Amino acid sequence: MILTVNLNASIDKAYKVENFKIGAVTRVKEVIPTAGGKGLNVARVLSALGENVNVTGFTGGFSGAFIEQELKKENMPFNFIHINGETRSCINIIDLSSKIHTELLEPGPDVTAQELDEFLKFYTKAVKNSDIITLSGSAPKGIKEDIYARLVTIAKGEHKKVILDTSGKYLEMGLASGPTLIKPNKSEAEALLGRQLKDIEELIGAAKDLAKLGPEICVISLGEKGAVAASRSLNEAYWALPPKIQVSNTVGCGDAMVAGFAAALYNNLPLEDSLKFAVAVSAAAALSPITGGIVVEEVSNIEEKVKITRFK
Ligand SMILES: Nc1ncnc2c1ncn2[C@@H]1O[C@H](COP(=O)(O)OP(=O)(O)O)[C@@H](O)[C@H]1O
Ligand SMILES: O=P(O)(O)OC[C@H]1O[C@](O)(COP(=O)(O)O)[C@@H](O)[C@@H]1O
Repeated sequence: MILTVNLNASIDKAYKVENFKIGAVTRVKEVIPTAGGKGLNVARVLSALGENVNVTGFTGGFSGAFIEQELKKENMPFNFIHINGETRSCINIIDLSSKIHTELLEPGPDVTAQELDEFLKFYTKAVKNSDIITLSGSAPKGIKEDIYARLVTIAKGEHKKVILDTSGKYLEMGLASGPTLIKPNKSEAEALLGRQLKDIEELIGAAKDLAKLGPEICVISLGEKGAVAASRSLNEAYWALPPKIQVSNTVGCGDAMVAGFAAALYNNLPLEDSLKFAVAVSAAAALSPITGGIVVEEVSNIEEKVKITRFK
């Protein structure tokens, strides 16, 4: 069983527009709303890959009810703590003319100390019945920046493997508590290390440096250039490059990559195979027009074409 934590759920709205201009009125041609937030996208991809999954976090108000209704339609098991605040929306403006995507991410509702306590009690119990835990995304207002450090510590206390995919202070504090794997993208890695990463050699060096700060494995995702990975214990590092694909929607690709690594950890794959699989899963997510969706039939085709380079 894989437990995916989605503290800051969201209705992800993909707005398809033509010639989007800042400062002008734009009429939206098509709206695609999905039950989202990073942890939920991870769960959806894991489920498509045939893994047993349960999602937890907070939901509230009409948006929270919409999310739960959508998850029921998908037969996705969930246990959300219900809060007084209203679950947020995140907007992805897809300009069909320029092919440029622009994301607007709301901060999320207020969570009270009592609601957080209720979640921590549920999480502590659920961790015991899970093999792998994924912790993804930002946290709603009212939750301190050490939240992921606390959640990682609880999971490690039960000797469970835990993936942390967040950013800023949440990541900085969370990585020091020693998660199994972190997955910053290039700009998140640059922000963490306070330096620009110009080429693959520098990115490999960065993954090694980040792995020294707490996690066993550091993966830095690089969009169409794939991802680099370094492990602290095995002293090995890899770059996996996916083939060129027909991109449809890249929002949620990072979440699909986390799902790929969670499935790989569950199946005890070596790092090189895990990276190859996770890159193929995330590239297959870029093929799907649905935010957080995946064209699962394409995973093995893509995996055969992923090019791996090994570094010392
Ligand atoms: N255009 C693309 N072509 C192929 N694979 C992609 C593309 N964009 C993203 N991916 C895959 O998705 C992964 C995560 O994407 P990335 O944009 O780096 O992360 P995030 O969504 O977290 O910012 C990449 O490492 C890559 O494997
Ligand atoms: O929790 P955060 O960091 O605010 O991010 C929320 C957004 O991230 C997403 O999960 C997409 O993330 P990725 O593109 O990084 O995979 C959206 O579905 C959601 O709107």
